[in-house]
Amino acid sequence: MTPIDADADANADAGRPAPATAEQALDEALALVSRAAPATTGAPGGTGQRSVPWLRAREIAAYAGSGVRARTHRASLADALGEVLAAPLDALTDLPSFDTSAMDGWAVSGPGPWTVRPGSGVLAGSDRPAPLADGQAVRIATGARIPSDTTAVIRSEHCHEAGSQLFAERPVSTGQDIRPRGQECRSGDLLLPAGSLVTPAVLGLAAAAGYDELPTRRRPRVEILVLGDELLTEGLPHDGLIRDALSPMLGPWLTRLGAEVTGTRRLGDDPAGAEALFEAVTGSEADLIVTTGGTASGPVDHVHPVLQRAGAELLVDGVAVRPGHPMLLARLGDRADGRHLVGLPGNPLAAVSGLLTLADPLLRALAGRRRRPRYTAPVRDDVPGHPEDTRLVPVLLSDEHAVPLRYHGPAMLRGVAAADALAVVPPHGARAGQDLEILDLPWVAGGCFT
Ligand SMILES: Nc1nc2c(c(=O)[nH]1)N[C@H]1C(S)=C(S)[C@@H](COP(=O)(O)OP(=O)(O)OC[C@H]3O[C@@H](n4cnc5c(N)ncnc54)[C@H](O)[C@@H]3O)O[C@H]1N2
Ligand code: MOO
Repeated sequence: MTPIDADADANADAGRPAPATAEQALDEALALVSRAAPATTGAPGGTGQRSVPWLRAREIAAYAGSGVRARTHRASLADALGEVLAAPLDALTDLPSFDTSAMDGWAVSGPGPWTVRPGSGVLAGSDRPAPLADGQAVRIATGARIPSDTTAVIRSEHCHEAGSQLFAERPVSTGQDIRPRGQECRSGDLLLPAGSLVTPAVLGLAAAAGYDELPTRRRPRVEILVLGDELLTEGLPHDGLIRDALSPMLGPWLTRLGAEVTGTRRLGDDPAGAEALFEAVTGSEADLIVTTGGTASGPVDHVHPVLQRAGAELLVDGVAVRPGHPMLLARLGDRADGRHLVGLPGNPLAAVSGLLTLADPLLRALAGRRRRPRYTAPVRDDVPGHPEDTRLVPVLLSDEHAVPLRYHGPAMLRGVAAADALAVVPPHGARAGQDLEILDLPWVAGGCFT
């Protein structure tokens, strides 16, 4: 009988054999989306005069978030995961908090051979054991308290008993296999500075150091407003209507970027929709409103007029990037108040571009998180460029290369759904082997713990 491998089963369901190796799995994924990509030069039309360079747009977004007054709270360890420490993490205890055996074996006092103390040994979690007399040995478990006057711990495999005597089989040095109290830290020692991301490892350290809750910055609250009359929430597209691809995608994506998503609402292109947008812009409790659609200059594109009416300050109004060039960032209150709006274009891959270009650096700064180190990878194939603008192109990452994927048009999600990252292609394109900056998708690396 052969056990059923869940992955193989899933592939069998699809009528295909399971890939034998990771390399083969990569090839299969590539086969779906990376055959000789047709040359793409971005959407027609030049970048508007207001567009800022792509890198500058990211810097503006990060700066906008950095001046905001932090909202802090005390979170249980479980809730603190993925947040940022609002205060330094100081040890509340010595670690270890008592002298501890590092091994299962024998605690001995003085030179051997030793007389075995009758009775049961010392176990982890047991209270203070009786002191050892000179020449005595007692059985001890890893993590147990060291009896006072112990000079060493001998591992069980390095000694033997004969009658009531214990004999070492190799030289014994004073203090061996004893973890002294305070070896890792003393009570009050700084373990981590304020601003550290609370990772699973930090939760473990905080628990060991005596914490039940942690002072952290709250996650930025994000409200999502999806604009458009043409959007269906279920079933197949029909009669000129299409499925809303952004509502299912943006909430989880923004959560992965460290946000607390307070809700997703759909607004129509009619005056009532514009009014609801105005009310959100002026009255939402969220730190960040993310809109989709309506950023261009079509007859029912409300975002600019509403921002103008609300007296919002446009920090970014168009970015020299394809797809996504109509994306925008506005400040809704004063700088310290920190309410912002990111307007994502309606085309789904353009919206992804706006998430990575504006929402990611803004949210990172609002959450108090450090910038991710930037990195490059050599691209496997030539990648056509836009004459003036940066391009963001979905790629799969192999051990050697970033492999550009097909189906990277502004209205397509097929490429990015198969991708690990987006590669940043400079104006005029890149040659095979050229190093390109890589923007990891948040679930691939460095994502938030949510
Ligand atoms: N005269 C110009 N027209 C357009 C320009 C331009 O520079 N001059 N830019 C084009 C580019 S590039 C983009 S991107 C779009 C941006 O448009 P909007 O942000 O105003 O978005 P919409 O017009 O509402 O929608 C664009 C497109 O995306 C579809 N869409 C919208 N929301 C969703 C959704 N939730 N799920 C799936 N698809 C969605 C919508 O049906 C449209 O097809 O403007 C160009 N026009
Ligand atoms: O460049 Mo638009 O932003 O085509 O999708």
